[in-house]
Amino acid sequence: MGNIVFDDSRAAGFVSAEEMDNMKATVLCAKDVLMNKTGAGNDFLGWIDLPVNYDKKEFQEIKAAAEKIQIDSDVLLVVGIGGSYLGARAAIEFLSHSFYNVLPKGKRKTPEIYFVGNSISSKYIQDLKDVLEGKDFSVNIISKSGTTTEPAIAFRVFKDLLIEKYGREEANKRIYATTDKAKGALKNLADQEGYQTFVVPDDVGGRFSVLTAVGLLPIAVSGADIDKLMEGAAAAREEAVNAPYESNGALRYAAVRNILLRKGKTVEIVANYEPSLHYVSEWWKQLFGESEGKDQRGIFPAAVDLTTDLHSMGQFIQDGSRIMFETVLNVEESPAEILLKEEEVDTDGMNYLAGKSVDFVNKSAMNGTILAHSDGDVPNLMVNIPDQDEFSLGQLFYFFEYACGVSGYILGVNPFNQPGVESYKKNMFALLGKPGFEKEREELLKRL
Ligand SMILES: O=P(O)(O)OC[C@H]1O[C@H](O)[C@H](O)[C@@H](O)[C@@H]1O
Repeated sequence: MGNIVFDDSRAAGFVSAEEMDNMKATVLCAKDVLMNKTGAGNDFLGWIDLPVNYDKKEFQEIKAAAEKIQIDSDVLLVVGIGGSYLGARAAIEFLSHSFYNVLPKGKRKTPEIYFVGNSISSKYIQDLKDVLEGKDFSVNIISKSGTTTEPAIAFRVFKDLLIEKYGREEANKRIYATTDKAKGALKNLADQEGYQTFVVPDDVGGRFSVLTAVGLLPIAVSGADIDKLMEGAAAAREEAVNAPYESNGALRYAAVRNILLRKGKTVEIVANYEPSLHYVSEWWKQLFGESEGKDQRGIFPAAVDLTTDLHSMGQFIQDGSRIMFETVLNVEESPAEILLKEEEVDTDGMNYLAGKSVDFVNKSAMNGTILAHSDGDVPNLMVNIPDQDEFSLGQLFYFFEYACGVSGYILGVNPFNQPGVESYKKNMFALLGKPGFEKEREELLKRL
């Protein structure tokens, strides 16, 4: 089990060793603010110690619930949005078979897993109902507030479907609610109906909650090893909290991205070369976007899947406005080896690759791209991920969370709130005619 390694050496042409040294005092100060809990948003720092100080009893209950779902369900529906969605999806897609849900029975021993409540699409909901026909299913509704529109709507639909199929009593045994420990609409409903509940701790915000029941229950249902995930996170915590600046990946990442921002690099593109990292990038986008994008500041977090997007976005990255830097997620050891064969007639001109592995081609594309983008004035950072497994992913989650907390404090914002997301909700509630929004509704209708 190796450690993930942050490598800023390829950005040397853009950020000098001296600049990194000069940033040290600022970074250590931001780290102190985080660790001493003296900064803005300091009531949301429960994630810092989670990997070494989590509720062991609940952890066992998560495993037991996951086993029950594995036994009595062909399908698990995971209902949630934002931080109550992306971590679980990121982990399941990174750790599972690329075609997990459509593997024939026998090849996959755990339930199909579908995510819903992350949009307001009628078609998506309808199509998912079709998938459930004739299948036993359970629902994990995840919402810290318990009042978010998207998951609440989807939950209504699938709760009804469960009741229709199993009757109320059995349906209630197939609903698992992950929410606030004491308050909120979902907690009240869960208590009333007797759903098994899991806790989103008060001091852990949604986008930092993947290592709580929010992420752990769905991840455990997929068959992934949640102990290893926590162990990985604990290893990353050890480095982040204790390693000196010079060899502390999370601190150096926080430093270098703030230096680059001050040089006008206002966009960070996370680039992966494995499709199964797509949702890790989506999770990362929420983590940094909601944490840093406020007070008219921040780096815009973007993501590309490569080599796919080299054939679409590649042109812009190489040659468009020079506003970006790139952070490459590099899975060092592919879990699969496919060797290319020689063909009798070399029609496509690929025979020169005979005997080479597909991963060698992928890595060559990656290394070539890093050099090309650097030559095109796009500073490149790298996160090397030794294996595509739970231990590495736990490290990766924690590495980014810690770097995000430090980076947000360097930027001078509160990294742990998200006041901006309320504006669209207010308008949507007014247009929907929600009681209490009458005045706003009148104003808005005039503008439409
Ligand atoms: O878990 P919930 O309360 O349903 O919230 C789900 C998500 O929606 C909100 O609008 C926030 O922007 C996110 O930070 C949050 O993760």
